[in-house]
Amino acid sequence: MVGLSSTLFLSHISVRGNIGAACRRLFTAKMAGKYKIVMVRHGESEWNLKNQFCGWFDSDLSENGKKEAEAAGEAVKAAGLKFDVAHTSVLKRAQITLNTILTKSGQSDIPVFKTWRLNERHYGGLTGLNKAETAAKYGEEQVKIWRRSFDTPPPPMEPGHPYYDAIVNDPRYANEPKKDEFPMFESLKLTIERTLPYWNDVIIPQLKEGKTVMIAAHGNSLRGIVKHLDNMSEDAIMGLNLPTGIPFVYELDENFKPVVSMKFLGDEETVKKAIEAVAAQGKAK
Ligand SMILES: O=C(O)[C@@H](CO)OP(=O)(O)O
Repeated sequence: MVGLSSTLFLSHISVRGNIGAACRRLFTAKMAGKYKIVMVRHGESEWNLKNQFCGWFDSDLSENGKKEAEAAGEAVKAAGLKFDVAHTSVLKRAQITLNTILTKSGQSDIPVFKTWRLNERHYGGLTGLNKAETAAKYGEEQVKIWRRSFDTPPPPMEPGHPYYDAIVNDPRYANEPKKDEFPMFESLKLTIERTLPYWNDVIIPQLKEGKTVMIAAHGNSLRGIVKHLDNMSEDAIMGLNLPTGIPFVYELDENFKPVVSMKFLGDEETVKKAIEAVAAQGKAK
């Protein structure tokens, strides 16, 4: 497990480019957090492998993604992490990752909550398009804005889009989200607006009860939570890419401010390479 050593301190600077936050982490690392939460982005999906915008499409894990989920479970076990409760989205790539982690680490009997509020950000009209081909067509800069900007949304998913019916009429959404809050596209800002109420109303009360919480979700729903916890600027969040299948730990003080922030259960070089690979998915080739 990567510890909060001076080497990780350096990796935080290079990976996240947030020197102030990294200093705060270094100086507060010795304080034990009052609350502990572990998060993981699902293992690589079949659509990650094909480099397609996925969003609310319910892609399976790839063979590599299943292995990543198993390795994540081993890492959780090796770190001796025990959870009282877990949360995931209604999408199977996150649910299978969570089940694999809980089974591998011998804690498959804990309560699991599933919510659309932890779903991946809805990629609108981009859903199903190849990211490299989209970059070749619209330019890498535009694709970076669509993928990583705070408040520029992708184009909407119109009726007639190849995945419109599969998503809008999916029975898992029969009760929620309500018709008027069912997204046809989401920026990161909009994603945070539907994820944060769940964080505040469901997860924080469980932490207050003394529960250790696990969340298995998605690149952008987790970027929203991380932005909130680390109080990252709109610029800083543009530079944050989350690797698939590598759990990370937060410890929070009594005010829910991080005293340990994004401590990955993986060696530094592997984490760095995995993060760079995600960033590179938006290159034209
Ligand atoms: O396609 C998606 O839904 C997401 C995550 O896989 O991709 P990106 O990293 O481009 O936001």
